[in-house]
Amino acid sequence: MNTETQLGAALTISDLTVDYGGGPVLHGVNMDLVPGEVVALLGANGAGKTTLLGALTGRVPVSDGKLIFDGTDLRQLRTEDRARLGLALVPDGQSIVAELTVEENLRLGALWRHQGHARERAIRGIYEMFEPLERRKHADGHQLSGGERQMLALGRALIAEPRLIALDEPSLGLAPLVVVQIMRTLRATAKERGLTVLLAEQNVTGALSIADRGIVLNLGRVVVDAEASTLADDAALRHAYLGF
Ligand SMILES: Nc1ncnc2c1ncn2[C@@H]1O[C@H](COP(=O)(O)OP(=O)(O)OP(=O)(O)O)[C@@H](O)[C@H]1O
Repeated sequence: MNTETQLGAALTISDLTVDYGGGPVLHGVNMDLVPGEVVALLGANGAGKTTLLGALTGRVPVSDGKLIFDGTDLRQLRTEDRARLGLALVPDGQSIVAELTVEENLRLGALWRHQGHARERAIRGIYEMFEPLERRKHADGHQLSGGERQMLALGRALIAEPRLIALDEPSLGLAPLVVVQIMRTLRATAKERGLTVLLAEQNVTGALSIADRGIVLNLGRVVVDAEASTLADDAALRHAYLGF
């Protein structure tokens, strides 16, 4: 892994509106992420978290608004070009290639970022981050446990050294101990590299335990934007917007 500290990207989302055809599902959403910040994106099923991440990466068409990634207007760019700028998405469902081994998946993730020895070093860096992956490096993707698959999906995104990583429910279906391990590694890596993180989660407690800030979406609108500790400690706020 490149040991140089990288600068995370800033992201400004202004008046973002998305309409799949049946009326808006995001209604003029605004948020600002500063470089190196870990932000939890929270909200009930259907609040619009996946839609927002899709708009960011270009998988979902935007009806209106601006998406500015370190001064660049993302809406002008195709998904691949957004990735080249340093925007990575780890989608819900753990996007790995099931027919390839763990190591082949990592090699694929590193393809255009690292060559030769640097690629091998980068792969070793991921194994240091997620030890279970090294033990399973010759196993095919479809032989992995849910936790190992999630580690691989995250490792595959991180190996390309993104400047902002967006994750869609990385804890979904995983055992609590694995969630803790993945969340801690994510926070440590983000802070070590200065990586900006946008973490969409239903697991509010897990997400707030590693986030600097929490943003709550409700029916396509931002209803809370607060420090993670404030959101975690304020029972009335939690009860009103997060249902517990
Ligand atoms: N491809 C689509 N076509 C039409 N409507 C969609 C599409 N994808 C999502 N929606 C609608 O947009 C709204 C927001 O959905 P979205 O998946 O973004 O929410 P979410 O917060 O990620 O929820 P979950 O936690 O359940 O994944 C929902 O009402 C959903 O039904």
